[in-house]
Amino acid sequence: MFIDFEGIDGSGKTTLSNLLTARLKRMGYKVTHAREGGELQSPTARRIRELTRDSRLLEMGPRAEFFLNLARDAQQLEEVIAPSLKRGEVCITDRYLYSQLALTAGGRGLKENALLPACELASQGLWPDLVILVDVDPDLARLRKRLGKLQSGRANDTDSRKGLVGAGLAVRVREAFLEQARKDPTRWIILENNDQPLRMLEQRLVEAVVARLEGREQPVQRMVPAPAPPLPGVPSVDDVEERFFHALDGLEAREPQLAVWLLNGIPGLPAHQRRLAYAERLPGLVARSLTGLDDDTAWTLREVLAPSVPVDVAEGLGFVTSPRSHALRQRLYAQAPAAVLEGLKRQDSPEAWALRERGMKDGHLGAVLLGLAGVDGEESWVVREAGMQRKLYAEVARSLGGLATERAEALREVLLKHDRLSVLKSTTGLETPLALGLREQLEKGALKLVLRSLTGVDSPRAWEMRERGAPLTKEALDSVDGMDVPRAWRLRASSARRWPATVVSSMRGLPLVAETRALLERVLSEQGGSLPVLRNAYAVVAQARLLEQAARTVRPSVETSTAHLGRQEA
Ligand SMILES: Nc1ncnc2c1ncn2[C@@H]1O[C@H](COP(=O)(O)OP(=O)(O)OP(=O)(O)O)[C@@H](O)[C@H]1O
Ligand SMILES: Cc1cn([C@H]2C[C@H](O)[C@@H](COP(=O)(O)O)O2)c(=O)[nH]c1=O
Repeated sequence: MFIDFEGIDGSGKTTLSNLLTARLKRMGYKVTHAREGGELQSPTARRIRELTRDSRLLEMGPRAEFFLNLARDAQQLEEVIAPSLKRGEVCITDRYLYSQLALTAGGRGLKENALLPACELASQGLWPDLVILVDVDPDLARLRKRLGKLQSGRANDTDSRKGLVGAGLAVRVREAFLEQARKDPTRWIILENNDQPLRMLEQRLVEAVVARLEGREQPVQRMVPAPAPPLPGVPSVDDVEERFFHALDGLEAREPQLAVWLLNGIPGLPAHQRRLAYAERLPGLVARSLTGLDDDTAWTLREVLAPSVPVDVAEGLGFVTSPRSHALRQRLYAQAPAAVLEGLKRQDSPEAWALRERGMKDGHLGAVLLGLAGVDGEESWVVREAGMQRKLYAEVARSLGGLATERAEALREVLLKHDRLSVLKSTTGLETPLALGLREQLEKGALKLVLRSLTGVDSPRAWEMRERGAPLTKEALDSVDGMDVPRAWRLRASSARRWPATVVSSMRGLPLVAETRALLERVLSEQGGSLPVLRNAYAVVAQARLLEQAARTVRPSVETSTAHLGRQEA
């Protein structure tokens, strides 16, 4: 029997297909998993996969990509799947030709009918007996995937071609999978993976598969787990705090790591109470969740956690620049030099330079460069020169972040041939001639980065690009973070249905005036059942409350940064 797992990235295919394999083997079945532990068994298929993921190959068109993906599946079929089925085993795959149809038709927009004959050729007539579609909210899948990367030490992995397209691709691919399942209900089972513990899903899956293996009828196509009951009524700004923490506490029982991850950067007592409850069990995640917070409780927690998880504490400092942060960075340097040095962005103070000099002496030139973004003094150019001599092109490019000077532009020109994506990232917030040209060149292949590089840019060209990108992917909305101009509000309003969680998070840092409140109310009433929406809405409200509090207590002449406001609250 041939069983294939399909679903968007981060949906849980690898986890669940491996759990199923292990269970079936324990039950005495002979099983081959063609991608055991997430690794394709055929070396040829693995090489082809590397090619399709290579972020330098951004000009690869959808047809070339399709044929490469077909080649990968055809090779897996010949080398692994067909021989296993011939031996009479259960053969399990983690993606098959359905993925290529969903990506190329649903994701890239080619006509499915034109693709089918090529799929038939690649399949040699061998199609799965059972397809398990692991279906998940794309926002949740992305969060889980990012958390998984962090926990396996891959947080700094650079994006593959797939990652550069933007989050909208997953939404379109998911729709395409659901359509395939709808058209072929006897072959496809939908396993929803939004709010159930893995143990429970594994059990449902084993039962369904064993029923098939034993030739029993499959009663339903969609295995819908019973969701936890939400609070009654429609969510609103006034009860978003209660609803968010109700949903978060429900999640804590199943996925505590994700629950702590969702507290990232959220100020206020209820969030701190949860951090304290988890500080012993998940110290690293708790430390990271303090990103950007500058209140007394945050500092106490950092002090407590610093000896056991110094890297996470350093990462969780974000770009806080208060005197307390200098003192802590100096103490953390010995155990977490790279994280400390990378956290110095935009800091040109003597304390920051003292740390950088230590970093250079200790051989951390790459990390010093990464923490040099936004710094333009003569000393910074000496460091960049050293980076060029050592061929640290990506790091030098990132060190130019936010600089629009002629000198920075000239160095970007040199770096283009080495690493154009890092150069693109360094243009965030700028509208230099080089930034404009690069955005046009990369709009097709790296839409996510192009849109993010527009963050804060308020020019007609930037708005045209965002408006073109918004129907395709949510990063168009990321780029209006904190913007309070009419075109930003129009884009938010027209995208609220497609990208609700991102529309909401783009209002972070804005005061809770009539416009903010109205849009929050609208999204909450339409999509307030989604945890990412609730989380982002609460973050907006919690931060706006801090702003209001500060406006009441801080003298008008005092600068009101959000970091500063944290202290007022405490
Ligand atoms: N129900 C769940 N509860 C807790 N964690 C989950 C659940 N489902 C998936 N995860 C976690 O989500 C992350 C992504 O899962 P997994 O790698 O299995 O997805 P995938 O579909 O194979 O992704 P990709 O196609 O990108 O490889 C993993 O860290 C996994 O542990
Ligand atoms: C480049 C690219 C690929 N995909 C699809 C194509 C394949 O079906 C899978 C490969 O994923 P895996 O990491 O090997 O499981 O993903 C895509 O969806 N988007 C892309 O840009």
